[in-house]
Amino acid sequence: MKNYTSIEWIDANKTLRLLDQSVLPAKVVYNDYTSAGDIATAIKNMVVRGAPLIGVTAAYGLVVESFRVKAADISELADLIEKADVLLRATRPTAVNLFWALDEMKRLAPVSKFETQTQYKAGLLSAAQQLAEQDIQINKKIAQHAMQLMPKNAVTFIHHCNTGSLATVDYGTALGVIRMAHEQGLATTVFVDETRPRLQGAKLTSWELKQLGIKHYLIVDGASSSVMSNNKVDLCIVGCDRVAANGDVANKIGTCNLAIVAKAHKVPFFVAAPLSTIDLNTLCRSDIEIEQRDGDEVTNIDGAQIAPEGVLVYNPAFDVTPAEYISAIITEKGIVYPPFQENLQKLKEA
Ligand SMILES: CSC[C@H]1O[C@H](OP(=O)(O)O)[C@H](O)[C@@H]1O
Repeated sequence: MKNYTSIEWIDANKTLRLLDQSVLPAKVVYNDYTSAGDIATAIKNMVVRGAPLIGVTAAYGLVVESFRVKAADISELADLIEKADVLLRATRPTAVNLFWALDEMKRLAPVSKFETQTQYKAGLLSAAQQLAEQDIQINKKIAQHAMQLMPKNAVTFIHHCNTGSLATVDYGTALGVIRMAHEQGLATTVFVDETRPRLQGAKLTSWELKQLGIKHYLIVDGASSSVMSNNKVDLCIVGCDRVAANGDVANKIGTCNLAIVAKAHKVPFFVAAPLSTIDLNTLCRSDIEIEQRDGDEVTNIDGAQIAPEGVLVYNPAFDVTPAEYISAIITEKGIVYPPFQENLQKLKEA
């Protein structure tokens, strides 16, 4: 049974409680945050991670900051919130949800709507709470639409990285699809890519699936072709951090490898994507900034060095899967099939 929450607003203390994902599954630790700066550090260090979740977390970062600072008037408070906005935007470049959520906070709670600091703070809180609740409903709609893609009685997935309640406010995107298949009675099996180097699959997805009681096998990322050769895999499903206007998809490093292998084995490859992750201003893969992370993520596992001292490391945190390898993109408004350029435009305008 799922008994954890990735994010929670503690109104009594005007603090944000976050589950520390960097110590799972060994320890379940919740930390309370009182400043945008500490929340920015938590996002950058992947204490909290997952495209939709970092967006909502950043939104709450503005809220905790508004209650922390001491401003002479609403204008000074607005300036301090703007500084927090800039700080939060600088944490991670690839997931468009981070920028979308902070833009939504400006749209939903512009300082011009309020006369007093108290009203502005309440407006920011209400906006963040709205984004959080919306995220859960969006995830369930994605999963509902995905059910039409499922085989009748049993389904076997390959999944990459983590896209569950630990990557969202709750329910998950791709993992929400898997969860709903299980909840609707399909015999559900998941091959879980461990997802080097941060091991979100091994540490987080396996933990979530165990809580949900869903049968799964942990595999190394390089095993996906062997799994597809020797098992009936019905579909691959992943989340995303940014979908370009032409359907190219940025997601955790290794996703493109899986998509290419899936195509070679004629296994359908689906992307679960909230509309907030689809960015029509990003035209194609070359427009997506890929986050480069520290080499020690590759040379060390939980502090144990596994590579020679001083080895050169190339550690992009994401890759971009060209649209040609994607069977369909599942959104809360429905399933988008190729041609993605045309059909994503129609969906966003609908
Ligand atoms: C719900 S999709 C989450 C998305 O974010 C992950 O990246 P990270 O763990 O670095 O935040 C991964 O790309 C997932 O697919």
